[in-house]
Amino acid sequence: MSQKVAVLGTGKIGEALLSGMIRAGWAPADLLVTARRPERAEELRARHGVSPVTNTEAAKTADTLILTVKPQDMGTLLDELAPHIPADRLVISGAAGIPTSFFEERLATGTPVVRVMTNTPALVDEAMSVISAGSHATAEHLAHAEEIFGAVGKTLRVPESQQDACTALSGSGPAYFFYLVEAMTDAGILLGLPRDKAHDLIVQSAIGAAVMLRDSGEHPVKLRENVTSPAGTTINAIRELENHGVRAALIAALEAARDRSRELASGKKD
Ligand SMILES: NC(=O)C1=CN([C@@H]2O[C@H](COP(=O)(O)OP(=O)(O)OC[C@H]3O[C@@H](n4cnc5c(N)ncnc54)[C@H](OP(=O)(O)O)[C@@H]3O)[C@@H](O)[C@H]2O)C=CC1
Ligand SMILES: O=C(O)[C@@H]1CCC=N1
Repeated sequence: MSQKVAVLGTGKIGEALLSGMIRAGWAPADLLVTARRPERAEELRARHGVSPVTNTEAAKTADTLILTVKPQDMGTLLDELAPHIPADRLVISGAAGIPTSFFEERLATGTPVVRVMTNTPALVDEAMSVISAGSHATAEHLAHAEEIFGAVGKTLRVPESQQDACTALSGSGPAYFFYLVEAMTDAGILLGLPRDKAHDLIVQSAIGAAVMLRDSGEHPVKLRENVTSPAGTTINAIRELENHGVRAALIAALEAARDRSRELASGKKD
């Protein structure tokens, strides 16, 4: 018998995961989706050939439920789902901040819960998904979560105590790189290049640097030193980055993201 997987609250992350699972060979007939708005449900059916169902129907019929609503909407969704999810079903949360204990307190006793923090490169099968077990999740449940999220990129198991830090690093991580590209493209314009050329130069440099970071086996410091010629151009740029406290700003930025993830756990909405 086929295993049914439901994605509940299929927005940006839910759809990225869904599309990756289909690319990886999951049959659309085994995938259920839920959405808050009927037009969104129809959009998902048209794009992916999956069946939109109600949250209650998904709770009753899916073997694995993946909850991808915003952290602020999770309590309401769980209130609706909890009476209908049998305790032998796997519940996976994709939400920032919310601990597995939040789910365990609201679901039938013994329900296995796995917490996953993925990121938007799931859209191109280059996600980084960080996976932690709740107190009733077994090795088999973790392996199942890895199989699902492995469809859209890499997975890594961490203790749940590290999830907020991972959210700051890889969950939000792509945004920092997009921000850097945007800022560097602006710099290109200041230096007199047309926007499209500046964009292409920066994006290809980012791709080249990312592949080197992944494949060369070299430390990032060594890779940067290799670009930085004595009395050359790069060291002048690095001096300005240091003068403007960019390293300290990045450390503070990620600390702030980690802190916000912790706040979301405590139910703080704004
Ligand atoms: N965006 C990112 O980069 C990442 C996000 N996450 C996490 O993923 C989760 C989703 O984020 P994201 O995809 O960006 O957000 P989206 O707002 O795009 O997706 C959430 C979806 O849930 C729907 N929804 C809300 N309540 C219900 C409900 N009761 N029943 C059915 N559907 C519902 C929303 O409907 P409507 O369209 O009507 O609002 C929306 O489509 C968050 O918890 C976030 O922390 C994790 C990693 C990265
Ligand atoms: O900004 C957010 O809260 C979500 C979680 C990680 C990335 N985006």
